Amino acid sequence: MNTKKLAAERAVEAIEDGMTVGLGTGSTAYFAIEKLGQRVKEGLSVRAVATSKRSEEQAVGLGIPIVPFSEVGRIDITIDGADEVDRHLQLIKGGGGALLREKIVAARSDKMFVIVGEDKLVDTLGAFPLPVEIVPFAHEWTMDALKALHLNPELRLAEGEPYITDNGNYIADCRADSIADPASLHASLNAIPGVVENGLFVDMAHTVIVGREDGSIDTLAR
Ligand SMILES: O=C[C@H](O)[C@H](O)[C@H](O)COP(=O)(O)O
Repeated sequence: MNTKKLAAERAVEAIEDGMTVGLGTGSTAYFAIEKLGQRVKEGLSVRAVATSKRSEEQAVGLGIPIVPFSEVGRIDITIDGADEVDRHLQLIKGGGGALLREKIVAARSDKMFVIVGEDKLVDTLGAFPLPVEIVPFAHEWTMDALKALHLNPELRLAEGEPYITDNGNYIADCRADSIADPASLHASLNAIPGVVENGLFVDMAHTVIVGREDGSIDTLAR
């Protein structure tokens, strides 16, 4: 069962004519963009902003109108994946490196719909390494500051070189094991000079749509 596709296609049912839509990034958001493209071909009228270059390219290829950020007041619904979701609908995101743009878009959205397969549900966040976007300048010092928080940061690499985000930054993947207080860790991380943003999405998800192996779909809402 493709649990990602199941959740993604259910989320797209919430998109209505005339809406402004935020397009997430990743293998689950991919299915949502495909489905939205299909609905646009069938006559749905929407405009969209994207959280990554690859999602924008996918949307453009499907004929989904992408509009400049300057023309968008509020986004009605953003649909995006996640790497972990806890029972309070707090999230870890950024496994695909898009966390900064995703957070900017989510913050501007009336509703953030998170789409996941059931394997992403956890009791406590932290088994998935927490991505932290850092500036390249003096990144060794930023890594030291992350180590001081006992986060065991590892610089993300791509073909042996630092992975570069769409924003020209690096990613430090941090192993916290168990994040008891996501809001507190979020504040500590973003207080470090050199940290641009981190992958904890605290109180941002409005609805989480979960695709299950048995073909059922659960909707969790705050
Ligand atoms: O940077 C990537 C995003 O936060 C993704 O939404 C997240 O990593 C989940 O990706 P996927 O749907 O591929 O598991």
